[in-house]
Amino acid sequence: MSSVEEETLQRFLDAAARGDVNHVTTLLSQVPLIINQRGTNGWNALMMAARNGQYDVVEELLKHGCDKFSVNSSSQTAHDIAKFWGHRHICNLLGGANDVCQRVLPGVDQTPQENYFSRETLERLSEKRTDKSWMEDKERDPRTVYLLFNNLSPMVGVSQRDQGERVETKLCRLKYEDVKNLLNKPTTVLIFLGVEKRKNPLSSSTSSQKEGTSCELPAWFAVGSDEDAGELLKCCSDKCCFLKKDHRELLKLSEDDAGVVAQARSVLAWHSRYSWCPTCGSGTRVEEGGYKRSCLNSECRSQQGVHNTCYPRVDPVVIMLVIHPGGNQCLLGRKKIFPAGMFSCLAGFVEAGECVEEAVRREVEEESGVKVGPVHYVSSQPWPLPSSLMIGCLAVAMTTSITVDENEIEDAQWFPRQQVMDSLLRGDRSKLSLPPRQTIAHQLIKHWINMTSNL
Ligand SMILES: NC(=O)C1=CN([C@@H]2O[C@H](COP(=O)(O)OP(=O)(O)OC[C@H]3O[C@@H](n4cnc5c(N)ncnc54)[C@H](OP(=O)(O)O)[C@@H]3O)[C@@H](O)[C@H]2O)C=CC1
Ligand SMILES: [Mg+2]
Ligand SMILES: [Mg+2]
Ligand SMILES: [Mg+2]
Ligand SMILES: [Zn+2]
Repeated sequence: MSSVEEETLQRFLDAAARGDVNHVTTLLSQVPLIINQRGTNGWNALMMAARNGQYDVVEELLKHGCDKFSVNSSSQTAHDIAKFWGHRHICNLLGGANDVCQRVLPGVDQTPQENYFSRETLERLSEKRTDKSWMEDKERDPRTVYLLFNNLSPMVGVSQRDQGERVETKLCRLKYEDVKNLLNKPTTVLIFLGVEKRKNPLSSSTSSQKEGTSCELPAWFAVGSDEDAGELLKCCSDKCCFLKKDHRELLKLSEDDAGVVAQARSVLAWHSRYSWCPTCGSGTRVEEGGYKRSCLNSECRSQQGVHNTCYPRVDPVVIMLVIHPGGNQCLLGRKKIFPAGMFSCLAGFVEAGECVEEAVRREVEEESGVKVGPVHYVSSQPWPLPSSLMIGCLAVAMTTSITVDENEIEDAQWFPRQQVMDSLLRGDRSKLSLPPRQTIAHQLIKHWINMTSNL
């Protein structure tokens, strides 16, 4: 950035902070790209306005389409900042809470909570999965996007951004011509992911007719192959590779790409584990755009009644931040495999015939010996490793003494709120380090800190 550009950005951020709407609008008309740019402290104009309670500026920036999910170096959105500093009217504006929601669900926190892997950029169009001729047309359509996976790792291109400062991992978008030979191979699995979402989902039926129906929008497919990675890379002419197996690599994708990968990887992982019928052991046939495997044995019990083994499986996992009865400490644990100094929320698989609240109470008691009372659901996160659905909760402890189950975790401790805040907001990891912002564990901890900020 040149010094003139830097100076303009600084003037823009200052105007946002002091509530000078006219100056903000003028600079936006001269340099539209400035809207999401961040200053040396990592804050953009929306964050500056949110910090200083500048309602009109926030409204103006939203009108110009600023990115309200952008985060500063402490992983705070403008909404988090407004909430922390007690500007409730700005929280409502950023949260998009409208009168209808307030009236229908009074008292419910309307904060939009978007977790990594949760963004839906495609419309799944599940009703089209059984329409064979539509599906075949889409497969051959030159506008169709194919994502290639080798042993569950997506093919990505690595591009330099921000004058070489930041490296972005981006999914390779292939065309029919690139993958058509691969599609003919018997071991290839093809999954229909959906079609691109209409630009304006709320447009009236007349204008949507002008835009065409959803069925005409470009389709996306995932292609799974376990063939030699080097051979598969030849499908793409750009510089690309398959992501390394380490799950942290998946956290480097953009929010949009992560959402698509969550869907594709989970379904592909199911195919790789369910090649044979789990009921009778016969071979299976892939149907419904990759969303069903039917048994080839006509006598098989899976042909009658409800048989969930034919559809991709999802494992529910509860993940909870347990709060001390005093209200000012939370319970965090660490597994042996965590990096040194890192603690996270306790978590565990929901067992058969168990509700979410009981799963929270059982897992907390098993792993830490702490007894839990009330449990409150906060938000959820698809976790495609291989196919969990993380159900995020806050829970109130009824007892405080800790007995660690050493088979599952290495340590569990009560952490004072101030220490958690120092790590989360000030980046002080000397006493405690927390999981990255892409995990729902991080988001639950942040949620608690925001809830209990002294407003
Ligand atoms: N996004 C996030 O923020 C976080 C995500 N997670 C994810 O949540 C998941 C569960 O957390 P974790 O604490 O390990 O769970 P648990 O505390 O339930 O312990 C896991 C162990 O339970 C056994 N188990 C019971 N049911 C199942 C099942 N349906 N599938 C697999 N294993 C089962 C396995 O034992 P055995 O191997 O001996 O058979 C497994 O090693 C993990 O996959 C983890 O990646 C966890 C924390 C944070
Ligand atoms: Mg457990
Ligand atoms: Mg556990
Ligand atoms: Mg368990
Ligand atoms: Zn069968």
